[in-house]
Amino acid sequence: MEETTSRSSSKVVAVVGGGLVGALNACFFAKRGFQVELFEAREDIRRARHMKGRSINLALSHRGRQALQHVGMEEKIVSQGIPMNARMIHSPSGKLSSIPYGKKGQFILSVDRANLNRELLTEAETYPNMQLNFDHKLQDWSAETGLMTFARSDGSVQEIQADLIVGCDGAFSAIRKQFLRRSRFNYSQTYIPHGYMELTMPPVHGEFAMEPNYLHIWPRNTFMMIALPNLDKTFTCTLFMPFEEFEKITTGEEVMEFFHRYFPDTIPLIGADALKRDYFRLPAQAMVSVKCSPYHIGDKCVLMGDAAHAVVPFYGQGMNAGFEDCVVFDEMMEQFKEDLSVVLPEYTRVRVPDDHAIADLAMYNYVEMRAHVNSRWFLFRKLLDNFLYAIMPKTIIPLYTMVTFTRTPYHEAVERWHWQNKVINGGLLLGATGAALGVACVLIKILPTSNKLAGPAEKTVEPTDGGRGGVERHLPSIKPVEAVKR
Ligand SMILES: Cc1cc2nc3c(=O)[nH]c(=O)nc-3n(C[C@H](O)[C@H](O)[C@H](O)COP(=O)(O)OP(=O)(O)OC[C@H]3O[C@@H](n4cnc5c(N)ncnc54)[C@H](O)[C@@H]3O)c2cc1C
Ligand SMILES: COc1ccc2c(c1)CN(c1nc(C(=O)N(C)c3cc(Cl)c(F)cc3C(=O)O)c(Cl)s1)C2
Repeated sequence: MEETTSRSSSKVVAVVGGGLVGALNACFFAKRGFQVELFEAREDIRRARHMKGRSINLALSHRGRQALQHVGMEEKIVSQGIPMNARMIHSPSGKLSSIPYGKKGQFILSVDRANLNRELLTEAETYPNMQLNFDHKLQDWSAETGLMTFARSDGSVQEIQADLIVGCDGAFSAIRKQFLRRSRFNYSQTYIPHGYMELTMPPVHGEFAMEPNYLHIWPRNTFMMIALPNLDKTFTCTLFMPFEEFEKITTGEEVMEFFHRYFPDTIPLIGADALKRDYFRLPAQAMVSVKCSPYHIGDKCVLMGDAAHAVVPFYGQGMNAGFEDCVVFDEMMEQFKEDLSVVLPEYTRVRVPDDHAIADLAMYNYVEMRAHVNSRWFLFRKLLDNFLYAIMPKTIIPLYTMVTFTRTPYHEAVERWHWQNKVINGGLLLGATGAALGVACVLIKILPTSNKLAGPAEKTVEPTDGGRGGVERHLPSIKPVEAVKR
């Protein structure tokens, strides 16, 4: 447990939502000395056996690690994660190609969601100024009075007052409902046509079935699967596919046909029987993207995590962005001496552009991956990124590097990416032009030329290709033009 400061012990902060962001945020506020009341609709997951309906593991990267470091949790969480140094691309033929995430020592971590949530709740509980309230589902609250109404599973209702309400209650936030009733509150949500389903790849003879320190990817344009390793030597495979495709597969045989066609190398590793069984265990889950602004109401309430910005998972940044929300808010609390009337509007001003940028990036990557990313293209793009980064490390930084391995504000990373694309495209254009000119000069030198002025631009050149009709038959003959007599 960290030391708390004494400045804010009089004020009560209610954190609504005890998921990943709420549990971490409770630590941030408790560390500052606030009296923190965390309210979570579910039972204490440390007593529940299994959390259904969420991704089982997640990729933790720099932004999330920095947040954990602020509350002294980074080492513990990293020690319980599995480093993924590179992507392993699986081609349809089963060919494997690995692409490192960055320089040596640059890796992301596969962490177990439920374990991370448990560890954060346990850390929160170590603060003497912390109260965890499970089985408290927020029904309503007032922005004017700060009064919240919670329903309990026994049917009772509890009313609680707070000086600051922090909405960390996820993509379908009840706290955000009040925002929707207010003028000038912007809100958008998009469900994508793809769903996801998780399948487990068991160990083989007690060992990982595939190389463990990789994020395994099977990019198949419309379909994609990825696999992240777990400490129990299983892999959690996440299959992404349009719901209409999921719905077409209704029998075990159809599951096998599908996997034989798109992911043949995974069949012996997941197991045919397990595939046919697990495919029908849970329905495919939906993915929603939520953007809103402002994130605050007066000096009374602020939204963080998925409650403020749910993103599609195609950058592995949702939790990392939510964790970074906590750091940014805390840095502002320090900067403005916990004056909430200044911190809350400043938090909206700074954080909305960044969270909207990562939401757009994740959606862009989804569209990209779905449109034309197969294993060859994915390999080419990542190798090109890494090559350009290696030869011009200060000029060309891959977008995923800025997103995953730095705390470059997301919107600045996007701006730089656009600028870099202009440089690269400009460079490629210049290169192509130079190459064309070079070819032209060579052709001028080697092609036979007549001594009269150029005839019509087009001139059929006698076939030199043995009559195969090669392209050279219609090359325009480029003739030196006689200098104009003055
Ligand atoms: C398939 C998939 C893969 C993902 N992979 C990654 C990844 O690799 N890396 C990454 O960074 N992110 C990833 N994410 C995103 C990540 O899961 C979310 O961004 C993260 O869980 C958000 O945390 P949160 O605490 O804001 O919301 P949640 O995790 O949704 O927690 C909200 C909490 O609030 C509680 N709650 C809800 N309503 C109420 C109420 N009315 N009263 C009280 N409590 C309430 C809920 O019970 C829950 O505990 C992935 C998401 C998906 C779907
Ligand atoms: C548990 O469920 C999930 C679901 C999706 C993801 C994760 C965990 C973790 N994800 C990460 N994505 C990046 C990334 O930057 N990009 C561009 C990628 C984007 C996609 Cl879709 C991909 F397949 C590989 C990369 C890659 O580069 O490896 C990381 Cl870096 S980690 C996506």
